[in-house]
Amino acid sequence: MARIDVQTLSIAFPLRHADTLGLRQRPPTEGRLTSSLHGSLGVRALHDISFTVQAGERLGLIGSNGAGKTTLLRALAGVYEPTDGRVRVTGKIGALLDQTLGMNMELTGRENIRLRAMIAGVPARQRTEMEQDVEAFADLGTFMDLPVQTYSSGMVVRLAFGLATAIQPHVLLMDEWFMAGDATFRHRARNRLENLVRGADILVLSSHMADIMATWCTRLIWLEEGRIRMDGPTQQVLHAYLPRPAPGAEHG
Ligand SMILES: Nc1ncnc2c1ncn2[C@@H]1O[C@H](COP(=O)(O)OP(=O)(O)OP(=O)(O)O)[C@@H](O)[C@H]1O
Repeated sequence: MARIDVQTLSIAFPLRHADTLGLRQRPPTEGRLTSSLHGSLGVRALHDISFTVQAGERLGLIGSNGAGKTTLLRALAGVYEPTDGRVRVTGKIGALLDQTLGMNMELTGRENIRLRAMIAGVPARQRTEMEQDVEAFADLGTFMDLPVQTYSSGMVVRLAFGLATAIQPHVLLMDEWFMAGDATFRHRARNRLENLVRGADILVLSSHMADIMATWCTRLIWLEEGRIRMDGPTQQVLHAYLPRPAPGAEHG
């Protein structure tokens, strides 16, 4: 059964040039700065985060720029190691985070599909099916057999999206850029994404868009400066998070 268990998670990024930036003179715990990284100065991205997610839950992460949403998604995906605390994810993870995550730019589109299928342990008899599925979705024509580094950014997005949605995960981690793109792409991607979300036991989605959160999520965690400000049902958290119109503003 899929499950996410995060306990007292903290993540800090070391600041390698703190001296040149003149940061040594400032108090080590000022704002997001921390000195906990073996005595060196760092930026605290997440601090003392604890929560669990059960199968069936659709969790949204909201918060302003720099609140820690992407860092938390990457920690769940195993891209970042905790500085403190621990992250345990049970179930096969599908990560729709960075477009090029896990893609080799020197290989062709087709080689990348085969590589992804092998890494994900797709049985040999299903690999051709997966290759055809991603090829049809990405619609790259002859570029499918050219190195990915020759692609336009839109072509990379199509291949990345096709690849990331080709294997049904138990736990789906998704950054909002997967909802972006031009109207044609969104239309083509929509069904694929909806099927993937429907098939996953757990969804964790980061977005700034309240309407997306209201549509896709059953629960929201509101992050602020790397800490949990609020955790609860979507409507309750959105009500607290969204700015209210000033009194009388609606009358002009
Ligand atoms: N690789 C890094 N090195 C140093 N600091 C980082 C790094 N990645 C993130 N940070 C810092 O960690 C904090 C959290 O960043 P994060 O990208 O997780 O926020 P976010 O909520 O996703 O923001 P946004 O909505 O702008 O994408 C920020 O203060 C950011 O500057």
